[in-house]
Amino acid sequence: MAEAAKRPGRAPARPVPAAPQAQPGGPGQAPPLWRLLQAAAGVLAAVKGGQSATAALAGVEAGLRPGAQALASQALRRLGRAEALRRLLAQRPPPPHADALLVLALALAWDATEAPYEPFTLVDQAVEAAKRDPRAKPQSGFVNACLRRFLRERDALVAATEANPEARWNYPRWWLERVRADHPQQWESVLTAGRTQPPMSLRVNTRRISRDAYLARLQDAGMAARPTGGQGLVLSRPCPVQALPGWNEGWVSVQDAAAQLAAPLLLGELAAPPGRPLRLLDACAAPGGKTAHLLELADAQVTAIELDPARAARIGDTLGRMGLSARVVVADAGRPQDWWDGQPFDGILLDAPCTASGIVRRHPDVPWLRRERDIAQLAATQARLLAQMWPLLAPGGRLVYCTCSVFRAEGQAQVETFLAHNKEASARPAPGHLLPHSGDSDNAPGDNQPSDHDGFFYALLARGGHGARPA
Ligand SMILES: C[S@@+](CC[C@H](N)C(=O)[O-])C[C@H]1O[C@@H](n2cnc3c(N)ncnc32)[C@H](O)[C@@H]1O
Repeated sequence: MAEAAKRPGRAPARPVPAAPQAQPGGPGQAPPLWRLLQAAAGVLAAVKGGQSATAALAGVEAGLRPGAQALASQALRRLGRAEALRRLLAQRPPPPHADALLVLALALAWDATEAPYEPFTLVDQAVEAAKRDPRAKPQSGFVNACLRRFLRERDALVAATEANPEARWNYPRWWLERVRADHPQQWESVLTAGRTQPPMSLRVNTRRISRDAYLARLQDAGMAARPTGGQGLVLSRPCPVQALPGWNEGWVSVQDAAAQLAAPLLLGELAAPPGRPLRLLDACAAPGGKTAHLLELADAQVTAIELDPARAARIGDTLGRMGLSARVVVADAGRPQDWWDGQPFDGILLDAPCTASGIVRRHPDVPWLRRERDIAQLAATQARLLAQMWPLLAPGGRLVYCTCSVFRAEGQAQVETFLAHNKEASARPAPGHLLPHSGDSDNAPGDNQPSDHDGFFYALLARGGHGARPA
């Protein structure tokens, strides 16, 4: 990086963790770092403006996207600290584009041990990025002054932010207080796990190949992996999906280990009635990961409902690659009069829309996009959907209610309220709040449970008492 620092404006972009080298300038030529910083700052500015990082990245030039994504993700995991530092350096923030570059550089450079580039290179290139962006150019001198002061006084400035919980934990204050209230024993590990880089987890389509056989294929391809849960594998290093053996043939899907618990939980207490396959409903189905898992494990007739037409199209893509089929309907699951034929379902999966507070490690923009009031609003939607799905369940049937949230209002509290008002519903054994966990098998939740997974909530509800339809 010393070479890069001598030539401001042309520092080659060294790939940051998990970011493939981008080469928009032609074969063998890496983009200059200032261009990646501009693109990543654009993502930060979009998130601050309320747009998801995924949507913002879709607008980034393809050759810059992997590097910009890696830098933006790393910065979002350090945004609380970076904003606290910026407040010390500039009482009034500069206009949004300059501010995004300033905050991005602080987020990436404040901890030299984790910085993807030498801090002085990041500062140098952030200033270059400001000079080359007409929207930030008028403030480039200001950005330069703030960042040079930051380099000179870094230790003192960082120490001055240490008492600020947002800087210390890198979450909005309401978020960390909510996690602490909901999980008084585990709140620190929940918050810490949310700031880690998640592994790439796979689900083997055991209709096509056994997990052991697939593991051997991976090893033949030089890819290390370890088993997780019933059908899962965790790759030691992420890779493009096209590099996975049998990807086009539908041997495998990408799915977090916690999400892989839904289908076995629903099917575990269900047996097909004599003379017909199981009738299953996946009430909130896109992009179809759990729909496919249900069909991989059971010979079932699955109805997949999805409100968003663009997302519904992805269910067809998912199932098509796996060679599976379901009845996919674009509709509001909560309006069964629009799509239900009146025949009760043996099993219902309600993977309800939620705050996504359990998948922060995969979507580090989520804490910065959400507002505290979203929890109550989403909990109301979940309660409505749960109440509307319940009458569609056959007596003796099972309903899995799940969310990828760590908040109790979207999990345990939701289900307790439902059970209190539905006397024919009873709770069956289920994981409950599965808190996010990164790393090895320490503190794994139990036998055959994943050890590195996102946060999820699972409840299994039986209609008409325990074991009405034993598997
Ligand atoms: C958590 S995601 C589902 C993920 C999916 N089960 C999977 O595993 O791939 C929730 C989905 O529910 C959809 N959704 C939200 N409200 C809905 C409604 N009233 N009816 C049907 N789908 C809805 C959202 O568009 C979103 O795609």
